[in-house]
Amino acid sequence: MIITAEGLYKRYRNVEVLKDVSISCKAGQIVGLLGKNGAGKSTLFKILFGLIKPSSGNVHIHSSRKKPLGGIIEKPAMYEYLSARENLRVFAKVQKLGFSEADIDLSLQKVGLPIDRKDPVKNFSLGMKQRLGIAVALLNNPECLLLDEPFSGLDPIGIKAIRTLIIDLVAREKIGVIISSHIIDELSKICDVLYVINKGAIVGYGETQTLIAKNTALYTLYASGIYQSKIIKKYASEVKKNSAQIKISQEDIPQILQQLNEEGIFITSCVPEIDFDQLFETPDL
Ligand SMILES: Nc1ncnc2c1ncn2[C@@H]1O[C@H](COP(=O)(O)OP(=O)(O)OP(=O)(O)O)[C@@H](O)[C@H]1O
Repeated sequence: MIITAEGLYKRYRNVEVLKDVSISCKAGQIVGLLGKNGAGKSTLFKILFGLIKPSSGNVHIHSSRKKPLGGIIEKPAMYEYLSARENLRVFAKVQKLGFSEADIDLSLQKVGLPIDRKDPVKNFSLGMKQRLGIAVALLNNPECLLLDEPFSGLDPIGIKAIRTLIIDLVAREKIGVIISSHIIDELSKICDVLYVINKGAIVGYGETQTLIAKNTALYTLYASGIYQSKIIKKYASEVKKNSAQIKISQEDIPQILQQLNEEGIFITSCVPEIDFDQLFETPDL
């Protein structure tokens, strides 16, 4: 493990915003922290970074690197009137990193930003600003990146691009990443494991697909003419011409797909409908 937090509590004027939170991340792992607005995600990140102290509990860092953690909390902070290169120069200088222009080229290339753009960052798209934020976070060569809502405000193509960047970075740099979000779709496509935080407490944890399967009882199947199927009527709660919502467990899916195939109905997609009340309320640990 690079970072392990155990039994964290945080109180603000007698209000407990974190309750017995434990979380860890190892090299090569992408960890998701899923929680609604106000669940305590940013507070947890600030504690992991050492920006605020927990009321009780401990954070252990196991890394040989000089600055083991890097990241973005809330929004990437940068100088809007400077170019990407100038921003990196300033942040490297403040941290006394002695970066050459070639090092800055490398930092820009690492996150897929052009090395020749000279205009101010205020002209950048949100996705480019996120990339620059990640480049700043990587300056110290950290072993673990903490990214607070890195997909916030991005369109689906921007989300996919940042997702690809994070996956590439983990593979190339052998780092661990903890990502927070309130949207499960954003995390499910990228995270190896998920922690679910609700009202300051971890209410669920597991390998991402297992956790999703555990909290899914309904699936929507799409196929041309599915309403004609005999087998689907046994399970369906809602059938339309080309889609059917069925109540089954994940293990039964292959058998139903095979039966539909035998009926000459070919499924084009199978979408799990997560039970969010269950996901956020049921202790899964
Ligand atoms: N300095 C503070 N003083 C008092 N209460 C605070 C303070 N910082 C955070 N809180 C409260 O702690 C709770 C958790 O806030 P936090 O920002 O960690 O949640 P979050 O999950 O990051 O939410 P969001 O997704 O909206 O950013 C909220 O109820 C918030 O109002």
